[in-house]
Amino acid sequence: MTLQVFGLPVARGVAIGKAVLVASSRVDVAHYFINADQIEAEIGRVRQARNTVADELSTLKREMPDDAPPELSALLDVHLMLLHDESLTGATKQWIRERHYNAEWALSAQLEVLARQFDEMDDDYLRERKADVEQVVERLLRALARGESSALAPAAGKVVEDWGGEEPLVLIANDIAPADMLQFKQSVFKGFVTDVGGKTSHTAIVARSMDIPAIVGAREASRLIRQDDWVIIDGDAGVVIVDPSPIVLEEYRFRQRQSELERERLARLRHTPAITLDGEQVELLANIELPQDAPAALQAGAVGVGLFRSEFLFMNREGELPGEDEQFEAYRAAVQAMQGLPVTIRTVDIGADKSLERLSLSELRHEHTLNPALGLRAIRWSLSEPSMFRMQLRAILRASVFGKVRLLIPMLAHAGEIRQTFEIIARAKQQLRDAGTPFLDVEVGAMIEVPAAALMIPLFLRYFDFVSVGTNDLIQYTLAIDRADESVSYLYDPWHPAVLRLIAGTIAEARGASKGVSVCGEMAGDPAFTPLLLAMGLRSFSMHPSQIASVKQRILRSDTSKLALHVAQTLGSDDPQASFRKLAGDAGQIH
Ligand SMILES: C=C(OP(=O)(O)O)C(=O)O
Repeated sequence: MTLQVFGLPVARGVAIGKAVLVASSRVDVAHYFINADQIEAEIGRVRQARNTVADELSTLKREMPDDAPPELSALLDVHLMLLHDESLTGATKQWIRERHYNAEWALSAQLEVLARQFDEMDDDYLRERKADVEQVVERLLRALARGESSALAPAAGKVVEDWGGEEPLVLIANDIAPADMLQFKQSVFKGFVTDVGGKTSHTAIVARSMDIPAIVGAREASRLIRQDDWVIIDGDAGVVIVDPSPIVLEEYRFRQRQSELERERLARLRHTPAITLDGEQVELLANIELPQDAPAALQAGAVGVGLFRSEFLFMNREGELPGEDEQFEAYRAAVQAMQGLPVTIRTVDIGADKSLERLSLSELRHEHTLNPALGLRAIRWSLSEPSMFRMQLRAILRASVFGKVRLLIPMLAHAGEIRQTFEIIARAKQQLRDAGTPFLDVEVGAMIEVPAAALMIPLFLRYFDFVSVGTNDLIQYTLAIDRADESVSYLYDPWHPAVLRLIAGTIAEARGASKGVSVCGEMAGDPAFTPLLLAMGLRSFSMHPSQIASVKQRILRSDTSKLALHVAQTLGSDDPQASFRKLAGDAGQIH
């Protein structure tokens, strides 16, 4: 029976494929496809792991002290029984044979299936046996990790691109942390859905950068959708259709072809300069997470990188944070890939939904806080770790010799933070000079993402060469809405008059002071906001490479001199969206 699940659309388009459920607790397990001639070896790994665990459990049982509670021994018997049950290891082997999953993935996929069956049981006792299966799987995964690794295993947790299968796959998960999302970047998945997350959560942002249809905040999706269900992901409407009828499927296949054609058409704009009807030149920059994203930025026609989220280099690491040389290599790679175009590197903006939890960072004072979005994050964290901060600054400055580097500081709000930041930059430069390491002078900019910064913009303009408006956080902090929390996502409103006034004020003041101003939050990549931002005087937009063409199309059809006439009235309205649509729409200025 067809079922529909609703969520928040975060990346446009239509994806049709078979569901692959990835348990959130298991996303750090390696997911990759094996070749047909690897199947027997992979099954051998499962067999080997099962033998190892059977030995472990038997030894535990044998060596159990006499005074141990009898339940313990009974529990070990249950675990041994589960271990040998066909529904666990037998079915795991089937995933390997039929779907070419690696052993770890196959095991976690089968755990998903079993956990669901247990959840649906009426009997409390049986329902509780789910924990036993989980424990056995945990042991098996540990045994697999200790045993011989697969010849095909890619670098930690990476998903290989080609699985040789015919059917397209879509990823369904309860939640995927932004860091884990990275491992799916180069993957086979044609679309994805998560139960949790807001439209501008970092998971959604990484998903958008993957340029595949995606929906977050779909609440029950991972419970309602089953492994191998056929699903349609409608990334425009935010709906997942499970087990669609042939007629619905046909309709969506048609829409899929249409959006592919549209995409091809837009791709032709790549070399067209972004100039409005009244001759205003607009700069379209790219947001990237890793140096590997730079070629896509060039390919999309970006004239530089407006935001390199350097914190993604700091995530997904089991050991230490990246050292100066490793960071330098990454920044240099991005700078060289951009072939002389500017690259704006933002210093680490960790915290909130971008945590470094996998590292043991207690010594870095990044512990759980009650309200992480308001805690020790971004520049606050950097200033609390001056040697780390200087190391990152040195690495960025060193990369300046290889192209045009700009430095961007996140989440400043206080004059004291600004002064401290410049002192540390000066110290990092001095250290490089003392060591005889070459670097060039770089422009330094501030993210305007805290309302206090937007309200105090003249102060920022005195210190900084340019400012970049981070609308994702600016909206979050202005409206007191956690951007990653789907339960309040209906209040996350970029059209709110308070938000628009802060943005308009920042743009106007920066232009008045002849300082560069851009917007690098998600609003910049949403064509629905392009006319209004142009009307406010914005001439520099930074967004995911995949969004550049549609924003450019809007720019080519806009007349800024006419649009600008509506700004005052729009900002004065208590419903700016309706107001601007009416004013500019009636005048035929929004296309
Ligand atoms: C660009 C922004 O930063 P991030 O999304 O990485 O927090 C923003 O807040 O708008």
